[in-house]
Formats: sequence, structure tokens, C-alpha cells
Amino acid sequence: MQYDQALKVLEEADCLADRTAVEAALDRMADAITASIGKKNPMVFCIMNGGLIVTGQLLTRLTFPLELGYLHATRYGHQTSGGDLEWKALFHADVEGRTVLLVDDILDEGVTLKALADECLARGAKKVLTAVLVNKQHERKVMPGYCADFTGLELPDRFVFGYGLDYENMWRNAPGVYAVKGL
Ligand SMILES: O=P(O)(O)OC[C@H]1O[C@H](OP(=O)(O)OP(=O)(O)O)[C@H](O)[C@@H]1O
Ligand code: HPA
Repeated sequence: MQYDQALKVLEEADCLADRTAVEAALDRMADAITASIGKKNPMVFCIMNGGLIVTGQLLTRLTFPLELGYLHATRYGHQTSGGDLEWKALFHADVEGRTVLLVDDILDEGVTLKALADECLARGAKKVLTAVLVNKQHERKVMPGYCADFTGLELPDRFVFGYGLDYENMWRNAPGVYAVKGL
């Protein structure tokens, strides 16, 4: 996307959650995560690329012992609808017997998180929990009612960017969650 076009995308977008709202959501998530697994010495995986900012900002709010790793799987690329899941980076850490927390930017249809959670369980994880900044509200989930264990924001069925979420690989750095005009 060209520079001018990218500026126009942000200018025309609808802000669904500004920085203050996102930070409050991260605070709530951190409290809930701490209460749930604060004493479990969990293995936390950032789901790249989208999970980068949420994981970073969440982790500074988690003041208990944990280990950090990353997984990379993608199914959207430059598209606004998902395809087959493509693994880009496989497990580099042993999850056997561990409590695992998967952190991502969004649960849209849930295909990505469910596949990664299933893979952790297949590798012997004792318990797998999931955390997302955004849950997109619609009826196209991978299983009816599928949702994360910890959700920051419930947002409408729009294509969103910011706080790690991209629109055509741009604006992951936008300081709020914005919906693309017309999408
Ligand atoms: O719930 P789903 O419908 O599976 O969609 C959610 C996934 O889609 C995005 O990743 P994407 O494939 O765009 O890769 P990226 O993280 O590199 O942007 C997002 O970061 C989630 O991982
Ligand atoms: O709305 C979205 N925005 C960015 N990335 C996504 N991946 C799934 N849904 C979305």
C-alpha cells in the first residue's frame, strides 16, 4: 500500500477502541490471567505477527514467573478473509506437562487459535488457555460459541487494524483499534 493511501485508510477509519479503552482492557485481562495462572509458571506463546503488541503490553502487567516463546501461523496474508492455516514457525519449546497461555490480537473465526491450542495439547500440554485483545462478534466461529479464555474487547463484525492487527500489512502500529471504512 502506498504512503498516501495508508494515511487515507487511517483518516477514514472508525475508531472502535482508543488507547485508553485498550489499556483498560489489557489491565482487566492481566488481572484475570493472574488470578487464573499466576502460580502455575506458565509457558506463554506470542502468536506472531499480530500478537506482538498485545503480548508485549500484557506481559509487563503480569508480575509473576513465566516463560515466553512464540509461534507463527497465518491464514489471512493480504486478504480480509481467511484461508488455510500456514505454519511459519513451529514449536521451539517443550510444552509437555506445562500450563500454556496463547496470546493473540484477535479471535475472528477461531481457526488459528483452535489449531494452535490443539497442537499444544497433542504435544502434551497439561492445560492450554487463550487470550485475545479482540473477539469479533459473528456466527462464523470454527465451533459454535468458540471463544478465548480471556478477551479484552468484544467488537462488531468489521475488518479492524491497530495494536498489532494489520490491514494489508499496514497500521499494526495504530494506537487504537480501528475499522476500515466500508469493511
Ligand atoms: O480467528 P481466525 O479467523 O483464525 O483469525 C485470527 C488470526 O488472523 C490473524 O493472523 P493472520 O493470519 O492475519 O497473520 P498475522 O498475525 O501475521 O497478521 C490474527 O493475528 C490471528 O492470528
Ligand atoms: O479484522 C481483522 N483484522 C486484521 N487481521 C485479522 N485477522 C482476522 N481478522 C482480522
